[in-house]
Amino acid sequence: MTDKLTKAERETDLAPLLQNGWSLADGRDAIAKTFVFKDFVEAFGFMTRAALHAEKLNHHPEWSNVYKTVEVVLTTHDADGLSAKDVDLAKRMDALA
Ligand SMILES: C[C@H](O)[C@H](O)[C@H]1CNC2=NC(N)=NC(=O)C2=N1
Repeated sequence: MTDKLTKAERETDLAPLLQNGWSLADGRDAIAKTFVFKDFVEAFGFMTRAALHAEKLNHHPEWSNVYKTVEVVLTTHDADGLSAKDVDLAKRMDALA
């Protein structure tokens, strides 16, 4: 079972993400971010690279793509909320974008 972020971890680990375009998702213990790219090819390339990280982590985003926009929601289903895996994947996505 994956552990949810502790209160202290939320303050230390989520804060930098929330300052970098991530936001708490409405009504869910999740974080969300909209990535906008130059075009569809750039957006899909991001998704392809991010998918490889998700597989490596065995931790997968809830995401959708319309043309050059990718909307991402991260939460840990096994924990029914945010865990360190979400923080890790969010950081990796920001590094890829
Ligand atoms: C069986 C498999 O390891 C689990 O279902 C993994 C797959 N990817 C996952 N991704 C996310 N976001 N949350 C999970 O709890 C999760 N669990």
